[in-house]
Amino acid sequence: MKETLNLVASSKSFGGWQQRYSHHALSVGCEMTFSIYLPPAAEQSPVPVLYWLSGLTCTDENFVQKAGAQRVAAALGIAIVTPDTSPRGEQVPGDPEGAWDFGLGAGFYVDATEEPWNRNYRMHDYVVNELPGLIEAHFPVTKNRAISGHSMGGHGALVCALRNPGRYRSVSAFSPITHPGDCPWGRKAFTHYLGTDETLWRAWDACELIATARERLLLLVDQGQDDNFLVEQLKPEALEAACTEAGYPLTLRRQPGYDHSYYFIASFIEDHLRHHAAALLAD
Ligand SMILES: N[C@@H](CCC(=O)N[C@@H](CSC=O)C(=O)NCC(=O)O)C(=O)O
Repeated sequence: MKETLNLVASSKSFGGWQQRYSHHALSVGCEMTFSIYLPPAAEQSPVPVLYWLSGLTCTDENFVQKAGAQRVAAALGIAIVTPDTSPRGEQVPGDPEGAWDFGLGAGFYVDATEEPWNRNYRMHDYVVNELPGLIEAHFPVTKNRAISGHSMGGHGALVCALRNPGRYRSVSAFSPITHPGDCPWGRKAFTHYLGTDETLWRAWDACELIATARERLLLLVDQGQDDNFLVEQLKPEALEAACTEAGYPLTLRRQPGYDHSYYFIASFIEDHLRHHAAALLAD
């Protein structure tokens, strides 16, 4: 039996539909909300799907409202699904001090193993398994999937692709947290979600996973050179070194003058959509 989806909002956009749904998610044990853009081509035949993972403090709506992706997605015939960035609800624990870089809005796309986080913070399972199953059961889409994201979501996109060979046809990221085991945001999150044994963190860190990757997807990364988080949190040079060492195909574009914001994402989202379309629409 299909899980129930509740339509929250629906607006016509570039001939397609930008919609928002809520549903009860088994993997994270709470009500979740996601957005989906369905291009006009979906009214004729099933279309491939790009999953977009957003960053710290975001909901499913930041990308939808700020990235300006609908025009090109409509032209290319690609659906875009944007999940929330963490479980939500009164029963879901957040950062004890109310910080914005952990807990609510900061699920880090891992499957937590530590109490109390392991009850709800299973965002990897949600994004990789439950949500695509739901999307493919309810909407006119194919099983051709791509994944991208920003910052914490860039880390999430890289890790989802690297941990699940065969599941995605392409991957890209904007300003990803490349090496969460070696930056303050990642170390705080991993300590809480995964515990203090840092050897267990490697399975959730792109720079570690690249070394043993069984699949070689062309990886496109854009990084603003005037990003406030560049040096302390993002460390593109660590990803570059890991890819060079492993012979993994990376196109890392350092973009002068751009910061960490959605103005940066909006400036280059078309390139990423075309990068994904090349893989998603190939036979
Ligand atoms: N609230 C913080 C800023 C948080 C922030 O910059 N979030 C980024 C993602 S950071 C890495 O994951 C973001 O995407 N914000 C949403 C947006 O719409 O810009 C602060 O006050 O500094």
